[in-house]
This record gives sequence, structure tokens and C-alpha cells, in this order.
Amino acid sequence: MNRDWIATARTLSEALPYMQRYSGAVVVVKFGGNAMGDDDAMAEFARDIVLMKQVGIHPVVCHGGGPMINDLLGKLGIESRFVRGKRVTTRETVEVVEMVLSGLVNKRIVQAINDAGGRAVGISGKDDDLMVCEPDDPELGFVGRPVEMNVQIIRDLYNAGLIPVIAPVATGMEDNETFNVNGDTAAGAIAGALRADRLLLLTDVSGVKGGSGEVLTQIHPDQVRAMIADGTIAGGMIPKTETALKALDEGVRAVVILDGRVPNACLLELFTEHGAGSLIRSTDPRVKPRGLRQGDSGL
Ligand SMILES: Nc1ncnc2c1ncn2[C@@H]1O[C@H](COP(=O)(O)OP(=O)(O)O)[C@@H](O)[C@H]1O
Ligand SMILES: CC(=O)N[C@@H](CCC(=O)OP(=O)(O)O)C(=O)O
Repeated sequence: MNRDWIATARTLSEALPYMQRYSGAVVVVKFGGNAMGDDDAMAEFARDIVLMKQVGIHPVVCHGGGPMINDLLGKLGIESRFVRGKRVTTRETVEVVEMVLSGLVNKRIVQAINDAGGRAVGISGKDDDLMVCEPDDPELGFVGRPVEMNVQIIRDLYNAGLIPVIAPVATGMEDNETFNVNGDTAAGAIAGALRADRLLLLTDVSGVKGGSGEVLTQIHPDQVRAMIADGTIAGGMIPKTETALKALDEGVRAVVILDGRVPNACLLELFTEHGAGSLIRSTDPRVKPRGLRQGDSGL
């Protein structure tokens, strides 16, 4: 027999304990615009999500799309400006943000998941008032900070066998305003409100790097705080790790920051001993560990 088939069968067999451990788990996956890549990479991501659903996990996809917003704004002659990793969003910009995120990007992901045999439903933070926001910072304009989460719609969708795909656009508390929410912030708020078992933040680096540039495979929340304070964590990694800490405070069991450009990144993290990227886990003794990596004291 061809040896590759034996290896394939062994790989599947080795994944069994991980599949059992995660059965029924809620896994929120943040799919960033930089991690999306070409159609092949999108199709591969979609297969990973469908496989997760097939083995009894409830995947919840929350996406970004910053580079795609930049493209359309550029075509319209509108300049993109960011302050501390967040887009300065005018009334004019927020219309483009909603068109790109709720339209183009959301439906591209929905279509890819459906093509892979899943049943995806695309919504935004506006649907069923999933995410209600207040202005984040006057300097940023129509950028929202989630203050009220109504996640029953997500539970209804995943319990019905569907895969929610969420665009980070939300309603304001007043005047039916539309707010642009950073994708990491939205994914963290959704994972926190769901008390998710895992929040996977897919990005374009292999994880959180320490002082000498090495990727840290497991990080204590206190170490993350120290690395933000001493500048080891900088730029776009600041909102990402702050999101991770907040989500852990809200009851998420563990957050993993990993490279979404690596083939089958989600499967590598969930179903192999190796794992992927940097895992930051809850230190709250009331949050029961589930499916942590081999060798972790909480396993
Ligand atoms: N300690 C660190 N470890 C890893 N990346 C870091 C660190 N400090 C800053 N960064 C930067 O953060 C970036 C990831 O944030 P960002 O580009 O906003 O991701 P995304 O677009 O996927 O949301 C990396 O590409 C890297 O340049
Ligand atoms: C407030 C804010 O910055 N919103 C983001 C929303 C998209 C996003 O977060 O996309 P990525 O995950 O691909 O970066 C933006 O306008 O770019």
C-alpha cells in the first residue's frame, strides 16, 4: 500500500483525543484581512472551519478586512489614517467600511464555507442587536467600543447547525448610528460574551515574539502586561493582546495568536500536539481548562 495513505490514516487516528476533547466547544476564530490571502488560502480556511463543525465544535467566524477597506477608500480618493491601530472613521468612511465588511468580505467568506460543504450565515454586529456600541474615542470618529452584547443569535445559529460569519460593524446606542469596530475587539467581545473555549486570532506573524525575536508558545497574562509596558509588544500587536487579556477576564478559557497564512493553521492548533502560535490562558482557577496543549499543567 502507498505509505502516504498509511500516514494519513495515522494522522486522523492521532487527532481523535483532540476531537473528543473539543466536542461541543465554542471556538471563535478572528480571520484578519492580512491573513485572508488568495482564493486557494480562503478555500483552505473554509475547509478547516467546516471540518471543525463536522467533528462537533461550534466555530464562530469573526472577520476583519482592513486592507480591502483601504483599497476601496483609495479608489474613492479617501486617505486611510490609523491611530493606535484603529481607523479614523468619518461619516463618509463608515459607509465604505460597512459596504466592504458586510458586503464583499463577509459574503466571500460565507461563499467559501458553503463551497466547502458547510452552512454559513453572514451577519454583522447590527443583526438582532448582536453588538451595541458607544464611541471609542472622539479622535477616532465613528469607531465603536462594544458595550452591550446580545449573543443569543449566535447560539441559535450554531445550535441549528449553521456557521455564523460576523462582520465587525455595529449599531450605536443612540440615533441609529453605524460604528466601525476593530475586528480583534469585536471577536474578543463576542468570545467573552459566549464564554468561548477558545479565541483564535489569525494574523500575519507566527505569534507573539519575545525580546530576542523568538515566538513565545505559552504566555502568562502578567507577562503580556509586562511586554506591553516595556514595548516588546508594539503596533498592531497591542490591540490584539489587550483583546486577549480582556477576553480572558470575561471568561474565555484561552486565546491563541497564530499565523493564519500557515496551511491549516486552525487544525494545527486544535488537533495536534504541536499547536501553533502563542497561547495565553486564563489564570482564574474557576475557569476549567479544556484542551490545552500536552505538557501544560492544566491538561
Ligand atoms: N512582540 C511582538 N510579536 C509579534 N508581532 C509584533 C510584536 N510587536 C509588534 N508586532 C507587530 O504586530 C503586527 C500584527 O498586528 P496587525 O498587523 O495589526 O495584524 P492584523 O492585520 O492581522 O490584525 C505584526 O505584523 C508585527 O509587526
Ligand atoms: C476601527 C477599525 O480599525 N476597524 C477596522 C475593521 C476591519 C479590521 O479590523 O480588519 P483587520 O482585522 O483586517 O485589520 C478597519 O476599519 O480597518
